[in-house]
Amino acid sequence: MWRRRLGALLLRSPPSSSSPAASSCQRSRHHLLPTEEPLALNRLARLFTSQAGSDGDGGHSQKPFIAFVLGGPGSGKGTQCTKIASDFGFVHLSAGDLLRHEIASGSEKGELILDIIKQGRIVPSEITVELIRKAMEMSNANKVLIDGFPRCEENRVAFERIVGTEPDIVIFFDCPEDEMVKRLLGRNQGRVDDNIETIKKRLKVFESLNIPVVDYYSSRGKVHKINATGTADEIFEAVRRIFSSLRF
Ligand SMILES: Nc1ncnc2c1ncn2[C@@H]1O[C@H](COP(=O)(O)OP(=O)(O)O)[C@@H](O)[C@H]1O
Ligand SMILES: Nc1ccn([C@@H]2O[C@H](COP(=O)(O)OP(=O)(O)O)[C@@H](O)[C@H]2O)c(=O)n1
Ligand SMILES: [Mg+2]
Repeated sequence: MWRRRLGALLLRSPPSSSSPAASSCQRSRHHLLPTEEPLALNRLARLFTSQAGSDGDGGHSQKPFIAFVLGGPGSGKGTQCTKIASDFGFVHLSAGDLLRHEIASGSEKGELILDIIKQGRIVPSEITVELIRKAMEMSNANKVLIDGFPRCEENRVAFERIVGTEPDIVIFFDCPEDEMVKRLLGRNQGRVDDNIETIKKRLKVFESLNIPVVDYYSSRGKVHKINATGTADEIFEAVRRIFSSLRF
């Protein structure tokens, strides 16, 4: 089963040591949190061991269908994911929501995440991937939307290494900057990063770090680019055409 392959991959992962203080995508080389990585490895090693030979555990024995949903801040990822989840039976996992949930838990890790989000920077990949991996595991879904991830090359590589798989498709919402800024300033959800100063930083991070990820998946023929201007319903018509043509 795919989780067994995942366990095997993890058991081959090399150990590492470096500081948790800096955000991985802003650094030039890969880094792993010294305490996080062995923890993740141990947990997954256990998973690997306990599930060997137990396909009848009620869980999905096949790799879930995974769609990464990308686009600049305010491009409408969350809005469209809600519609896709409801019409096509996907579980919607928002990387940003998982990180905000960790902040709300009051954990020490949450303090680090809050600091990075306030600056519009990218949280160390191992933290985000571990939250996504756990959420995927808990949902036990066979169709998953991963919204707002991967935000940078390191996110992408960490997902492939830790979860042990690649997305089946990548949806990219293409939206002009002025429209994204207008939407974010009107979002009104009390977010610490929806202010003009942080929005400018997020847009820069999007251009320099997230667009290369979209380009990477484009070169592998996985990207469906959608014009994200117009009403949410108009955009969803284009989204619907893509999802209706898929065979999950
Ligand atoms: N097509 C649209 N036209 C106008 N406003 C939109 C549209 N889609 C979403 N919004 C609004 O813009 C804001 C950002 O949308 P959201 O889905 O949270 O984007 P993202 O997850 O990409 O940041 C929200 O307030 C949302 O209600
Ligand atoms: N993969 C991710 C996703 C979000 N984040 C952080 O969380 C913030 C909010 O992400 P989000 O996806 O909720 O934001 P929107 O694009 O939906 O506005 C980002 O600006 C990053 O600081 C991250 O570090 N890594
Ligand atoms: Mg969002």
